[in-house]
Amino acid sequence: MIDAHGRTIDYVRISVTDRCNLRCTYCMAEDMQFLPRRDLLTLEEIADLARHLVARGVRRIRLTGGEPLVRRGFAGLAHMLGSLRSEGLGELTLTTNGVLLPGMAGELRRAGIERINVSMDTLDAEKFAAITRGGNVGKVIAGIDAARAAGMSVKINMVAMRGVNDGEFADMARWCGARGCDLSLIETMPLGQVEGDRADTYLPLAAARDVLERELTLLPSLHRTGGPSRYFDIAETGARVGFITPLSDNFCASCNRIRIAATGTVYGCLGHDQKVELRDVMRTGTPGALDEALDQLLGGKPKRHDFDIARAEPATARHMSVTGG
Ligand SMILES: Nc1nc2c(ncn2[C@@H]2O[C@H](COP(=O)(O)OP(=O)(O)OP(=O)(O)O)[C@@H](O)[C@H]2O)c(=O)[nH]1
Ligand SMILES: C[S@@+](CC[C@H](N)C(=O)[O-])C[C@H]1O[C@@H](n2cnc3c(N)ncnc32)[C@H](O)[C@@H]1O
Ligand code: SF4
Ligand code: SF4
Repeated sequence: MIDAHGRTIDYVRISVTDRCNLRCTYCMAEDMQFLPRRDLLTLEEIADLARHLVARGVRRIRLTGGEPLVRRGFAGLAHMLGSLRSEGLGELTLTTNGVLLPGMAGELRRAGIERINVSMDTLDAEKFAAITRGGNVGKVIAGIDAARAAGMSVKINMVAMRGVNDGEFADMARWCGARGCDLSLIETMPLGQVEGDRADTYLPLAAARDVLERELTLLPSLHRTGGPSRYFDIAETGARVGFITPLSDNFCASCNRIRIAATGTVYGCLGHDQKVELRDVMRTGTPGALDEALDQLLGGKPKRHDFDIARAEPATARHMSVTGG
């Protein structure tokens, strides 16, 4: 699939639910209106859509949410998607808050998920509870350990927040290194209305890199995933740190992805509302109609986001939890 700007789209992020067992302050408002279950694609429909996309050249699928592991039957979906490797899928990955991994990691690894990203913004139990509005960091750590024990590669996602976790970057990098995990630092993006002003905690990652380099040696790395992180090897730990810089160093020129919400709405860009509804097309249309809908999306895919952290209004009213990042 090629978009209107000549970019090859071979990476699809699929959100399987907008619900979550945490309420991170930068992602969700305290009170969220979740979708009624009847509006969701069934797991079989998600698998059918994924098969169609693989036939159209998609090589990477990332499962996300909300919290993907709270969707009933998730492991079964992972098995259905894992089997698409024989049809050309290169990689099936997962982004999760990790809380439910202890009971599921082994099954997910058997389904073919070899690499996961687990979100953990701090190692401090009190701070974690505050950021997630009630989460228990011990459960996340148990989830990370379960994933490592099941043989998965784990990368930790840490949203960098000034005045919140900016004193912990080096400690987190060392903690990750000791567990054989990479780390991605992420700039806060203005999506969806939340309590408080994201501009107050926004931290451009050049500042985070400076802080890290006071204690650790960062060596430029050629390592790349399908995602936007730019990596450095950390000489002292043997693991990597990546920087995801949508605001301070835009990476849209190399965009390779689209995202599907749990309802079957497909979005051309994380930062825009441009979308096409696939659910009814799948239920009542022909495969040709599905291709037409996808082509319409690709034809209108925005060139780039226009996030502006200083603006009071977010770039879109849609919360990050609708598309899963
Ligand atoms: N602006 C923007 N941010 C993205 C995009 N893809 C992922 N992100 C952000 O990157 C952060 C990490 O997302 P993950 O779900 O862990 O995925 P990833 O880091 O791209 O995944 P890999 O590189 O495959 O490990 C989240 O905050 C996402 O919102 C994108 O296309 N545009
Ligand atoms: C929306 S979550 C969905 C998957 C899962 N619940 C998790 O937290 O990993 C995906 C990623 O988006 C990140 N995220 C959420 N809101 C964000 C925001 N406003 N800006 C930047 N990243 C955000 C999270 O930290 C997480 O790493
Ligand atoms: S970032 Fe993930 S864990 Fe946190 S509220 Fe959003 S969906 Fe839930
Ligand atoms: S912000 Fe939009 S155009 Fe830019 S990389 Fe993300 S999805 Fe692609």
